[in-house]
Amino acid sequence: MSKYLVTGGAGYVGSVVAAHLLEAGHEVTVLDDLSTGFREGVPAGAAFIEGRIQDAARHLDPSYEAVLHFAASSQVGESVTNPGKYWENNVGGSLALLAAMRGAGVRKLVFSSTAATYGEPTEPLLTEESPTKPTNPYGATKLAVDHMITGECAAHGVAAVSLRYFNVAGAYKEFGERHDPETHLIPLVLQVALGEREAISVFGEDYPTADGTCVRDYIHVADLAEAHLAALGAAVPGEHLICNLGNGNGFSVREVVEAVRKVTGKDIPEVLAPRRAGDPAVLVASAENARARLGWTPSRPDLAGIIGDAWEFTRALRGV
Ligand SMILES: NC(=O)c1ccc[n+]([C@@H]2O[C@H](COP(=O)([O-])OP(=O)(O)OC[C@H]3O[C@@H](n4cnc5c(N)ncnc54)[C@H](O)[C@@H]3O)[C@@H](O)[C@H]2O)c1
Ligand SMILES: O=c1ccn([C@@H]2O[C@H](COP(=O)(O)OP(=O)(O)O[C@H]3O[C@H](CO)[C@H](O)[C@H](O)[C@H]3O)[C@@H](O)[C@H]2O)c(=O)[nH]1
Repeated sequence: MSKYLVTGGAGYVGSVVAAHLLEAGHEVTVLDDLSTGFREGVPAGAAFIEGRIQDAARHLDPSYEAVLHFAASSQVGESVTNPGKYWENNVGGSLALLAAMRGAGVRKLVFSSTAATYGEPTEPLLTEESPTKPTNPYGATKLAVDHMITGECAAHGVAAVSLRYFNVAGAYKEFGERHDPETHLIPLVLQVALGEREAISVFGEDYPTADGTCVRDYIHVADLAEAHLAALGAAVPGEHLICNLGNGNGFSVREVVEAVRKVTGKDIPEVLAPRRAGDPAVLVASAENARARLGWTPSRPDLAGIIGDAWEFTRALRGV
């Protein structure tokens, strides 16, 4: 049994990973400022500190085996209109967290990186060697943190793994996606299915894809959680390992909307809207490195299954 600090553990992905750590018998402390997370998202059994990663030095001590770092601002659109917030919170916050780890002698880190570090792909499947040219400030700040971590590993022998998530979706037990405002496609389409929105806006149909809408690789949040536990075991002192996490299959916006119609049995009206700034046309992962280095294989790749779990979570949350 080990003790872990989970930053951002009141948020979507962090809460699911914290629940998995507790189920594996570990001790978990969540550090979260509740800026986008929820107190109820912190799993029972985890200690909770309401605070910012910028102040992590107050909370870290040598009893922690590792930090799992989810806390961030993570809306692509907002990062385009308010980039300063992203540099301050994601880069400034991570810099303070790394300094706190150094001060406390905590030498293992798993970081939530993103497919947005790559930008517009030059090849069908993105590998960790693909060029990193982010198309929005959110991706740029996450890439900057990745570079920061590489230096920390080389200089101070930290064992770190950056997991580059593609599009996280689905739910696990009572933990799921409940951002406010919601910007992610699947929860928005589910809101239409519930009658809470009139229609789903399709952001552009003139992309160079089969149906003209953007293609993404949707990965189940529970598969993602399993990769974090594997990363804790695979981290090597002095090395910064970077792994993409996706299924290797792309689905277009229209395919996702159609899949939600099938899963929910509801009519889902669509309206065409302009392209969203900073959106690449296609983002699909090669997860070969995660397979090879973490021994990780996603076991829930079916899009209908991912949507079905999100649907069940959303209805339970609304009590319908
Ligand atoms: N959801 C996705 O599709 C996706 C894809 C790629 C990467 N990521 C990354 O995964 C991580 C988790 O994403 P999520 O969807 O769970 O987001 P989320 O907004 O649900 O969770 C982030 C949590 O961090 C907290 N937080 C933010 N800034 C903080 C700070 N300075 N100090 C303390 N707590 C702070 C928030 O209150 C929230 O609980 C983020 O780093 C995000 O960039 C998410
Ligand atoms: O109402 C909507 C919402 C989204 N989309 C489209 O659906 C696709 C998926 O959009 P999401 O907002 O669900 O996800 P993103 O691909 O923009 O972003 C996700 O993946 C990124 C990596 O590319 C980041 O990591 C980010 O944190 C994570 O949310 C995009 O093409 C978007 O344009 C719509 O058409 N209508």
